Amino acid sequence: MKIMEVNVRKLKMVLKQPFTTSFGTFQEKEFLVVEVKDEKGNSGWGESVAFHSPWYSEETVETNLHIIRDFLVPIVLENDIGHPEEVNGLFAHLRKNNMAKSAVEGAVWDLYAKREQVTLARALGGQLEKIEVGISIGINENMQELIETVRGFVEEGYKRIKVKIKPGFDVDVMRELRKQFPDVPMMADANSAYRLDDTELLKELDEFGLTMIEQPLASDDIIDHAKLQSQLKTPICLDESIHSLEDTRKAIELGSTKIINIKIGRVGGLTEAKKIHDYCLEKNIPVWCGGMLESGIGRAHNVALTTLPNFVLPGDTAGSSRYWEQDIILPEVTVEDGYITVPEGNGIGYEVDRQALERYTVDKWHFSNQEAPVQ
Ligand SMILES: O=C(O)CCC(=O)C1=CC=C[C@@H](O)[C@@H]1C(=O)O
Ligand SMILES: [Mg+2]
Repeated sequence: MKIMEVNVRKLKMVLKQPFTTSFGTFQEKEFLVVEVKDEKGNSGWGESVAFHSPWYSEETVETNLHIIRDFLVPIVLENDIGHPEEVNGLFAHLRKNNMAKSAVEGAVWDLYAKREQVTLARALGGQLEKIEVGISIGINENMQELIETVRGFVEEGYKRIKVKIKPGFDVDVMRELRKQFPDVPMMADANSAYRLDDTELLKELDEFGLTMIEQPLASDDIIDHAKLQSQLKTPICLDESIHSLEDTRKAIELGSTKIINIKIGRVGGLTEAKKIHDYCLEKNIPVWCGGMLESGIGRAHNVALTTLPNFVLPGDTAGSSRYWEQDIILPEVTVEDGYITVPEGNGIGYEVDRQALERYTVDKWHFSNQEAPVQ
């Protein structure tokens, strides 16, 4: 597969409602979209999940732009790629920068699937024709509003409710939610807001039968998570601590986690995500697909990955309308009674709405074989 062109676009899309985590509140999302084109004019699409600021990880839109433009684009333009699984190896000498790598590698996977005339799901080895999904709700300190928000999503059929917690907004909130919704599968995402000293407090969450507590401790830790897990009945799920198959192996061996939230961008792309999935299947560790407030392109990649057999827990891939007045794909991702039907079209299976794409584009860069910057 010879990639003839790479187009990188910076988009800005306003979120339908602000998204609050223990780090802060977002009203709009700035992110990069990568398009790779072959000699036949096929386009493969990828999306970077890096945010404008380094609050989730050290990567940002601007660091991604630098790495993609100055390192990754020349590599994909200069190499004849037989299979997208080779891209990881081509990028291996470049340290970290997983979200930048994932945006380009994902576009190559989409292009490959289109050339092979298969869905991205099939190209990854997925079998499911529809996937179960949950919903992630940002922090809302108004308890009545939070209850109504949860009720709305439960009535829409979402298969699991994820609530964000932080010190001072945890046990009482989960007690009230469990009282209101005694049978709904529910989990708490702490985004590293706690310390090992909070063990006794976190043990109080055990009474609520949560499916998991996500990333309670430091974003680069697996040692203290192992100590905490030995004290908790509720399974710990790691998100920010896991960047690779190696991190996964070590965390499982240490007993730091019983569930893994796989985010394609965080682990460097679909190939590594698949390796983590396969390893967790072998070790009986269930996985689910996390979200990063993606547009429809990133959402489509999440849907395809979630068709793999060990994605046995509902992920955070909600419908487009949860986030966007108008998404950049046609049709938009929709959720019916907690399920997303896997698209049957080749590659990501959704068309990119080029008018909407251009409307949200605030900057763009074009690269082709003739113009690839010389290293
Ligand atoms: O995309 C979604 O709907 C889920 C987003 C979400 O829950 C998160 C995105 C990024 C960081 C966190 O706030 C949280 C997570 O950790 O999964
Ligand atoms: Mg998380």
